[in-house]
Amino acid sequence: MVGELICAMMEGKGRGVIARHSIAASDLLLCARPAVVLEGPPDPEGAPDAARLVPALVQAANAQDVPQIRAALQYLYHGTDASRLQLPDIRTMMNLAKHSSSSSSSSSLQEGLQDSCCDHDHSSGHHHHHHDSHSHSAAEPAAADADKLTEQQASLLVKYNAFADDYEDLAAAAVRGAAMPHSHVGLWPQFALFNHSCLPNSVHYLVGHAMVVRAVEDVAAGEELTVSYLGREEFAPAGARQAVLQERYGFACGCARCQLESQAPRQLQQQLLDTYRQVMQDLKPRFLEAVEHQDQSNLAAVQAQLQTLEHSLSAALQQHRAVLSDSAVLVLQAAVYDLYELLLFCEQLLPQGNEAESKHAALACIGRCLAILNCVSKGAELHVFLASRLLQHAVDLRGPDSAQAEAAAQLFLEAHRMRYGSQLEQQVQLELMEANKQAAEEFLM
Ligand SMILES: C[S@@+](CC[C@H](N)C(=O)[O-])C[C@H]1O[C@@H](n2cnc3c(N)ncnc32)[C@H](O)[C@@H]1O
Repeated sequence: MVGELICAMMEGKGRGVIARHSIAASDLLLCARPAVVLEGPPDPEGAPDAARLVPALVQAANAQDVPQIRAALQYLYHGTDASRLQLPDIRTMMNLAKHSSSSSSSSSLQEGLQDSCCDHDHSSGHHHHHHDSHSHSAAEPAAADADKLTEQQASLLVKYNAFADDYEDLAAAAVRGAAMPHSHVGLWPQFALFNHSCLPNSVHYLVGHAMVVRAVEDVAAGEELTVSYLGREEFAPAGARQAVLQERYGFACGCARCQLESQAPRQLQQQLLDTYRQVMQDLKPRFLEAVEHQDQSNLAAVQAQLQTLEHSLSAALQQHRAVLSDSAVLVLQAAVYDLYELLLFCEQLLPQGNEAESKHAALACIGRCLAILNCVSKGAELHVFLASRLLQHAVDLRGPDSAQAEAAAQLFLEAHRMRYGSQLEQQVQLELMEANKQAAEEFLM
């Protein structure tokens, strides 16, 4: 870990990571290499099954020649290892790129685990969310075999701690000249200590096989650092998010965003849920089908229904404006982000009115999506992509020297800074921004 993070017991959550000193938004928190990682084809459907990690993990944990991994996994499982957990300290993105392996099969952490500057509170450490009859305290005699990670323990570790992603950071991959954006599943023992929030104050992503975690908010000393365990499901109402988290990780989320939603007027909560269901179960599939068949009239019908839903939600939000802050409105809108995103895609595919009018409308749609992401998903790839798209549209519509283009450029820089920090060399920064612009064109509709 980079900087001074403390691992401590968090009420009702097991262990978690807290800031020893205050941390500024965009500060690097962690650059960690995996205990085990498997790569799959870039196709999201093709991501390797997490179950395949179990034998790899057992092997890595029990290998005599890599005591660091063994210690890290023992710590993660039992939380009782009295020795200091060895943590990586790889300070820059560029170092990382050089260190990261591009091999296509499983890779173990063989080197580079030094320079710990993370102080773990072992006195209160214990394994958290599962029951294990084999667990033993550090005080027990450590017979060599008792230390071994069993298949059963490894599968619990994988269930609650594995991380999978469709691909590594696309722009970073392009800048370091990586051939293809593979999908990944792996276990990063230090990253696995971070708890979840639906309104996280940190963002995480892969550069090669390295897990990068960066703060996206200012964090006071003693405050917990959180990441989002949700992918696209983060854009759902609280109940739907909680069901996923309960099912996958076995906990009931009570984060600030979940609380805010549960305190919103009942009627509004219900409307968000109904809107979410209609968009996800009916309108989104119909939208995708219309796009696939280039069926303009069905696309127009979907667009009209999306607009009706949007108008009525916006009227409801307006009605409760007195009790909702600006950011509360954005947090609530995040529950139906797909509605706003589909409206944006429709606007781009089916421009209404003359060219200037439709460009205006598209610009407004992007601005609305971006405001939501800037509130709940700071520093996420989608945030950077949309900011890049906004800049492109603003330049296109108003000219490169316009106040709008200037404002959009600031938003893009800010999103970029949240994801990659403010200490990049200028050349790298420019290359990353350009790569993100291109990736945005490819990956955003
Ligand atoms: C990757 S681990 C995080 C570290 C974990 N707390 C520990 O002590 O090892 C994931 C597990 O942490 C717990 N957890 C994470 N976020 C939580 C939250 N917001 N509320 C309650 N429990 C949480 C759940 O038990 C979950 O299965």
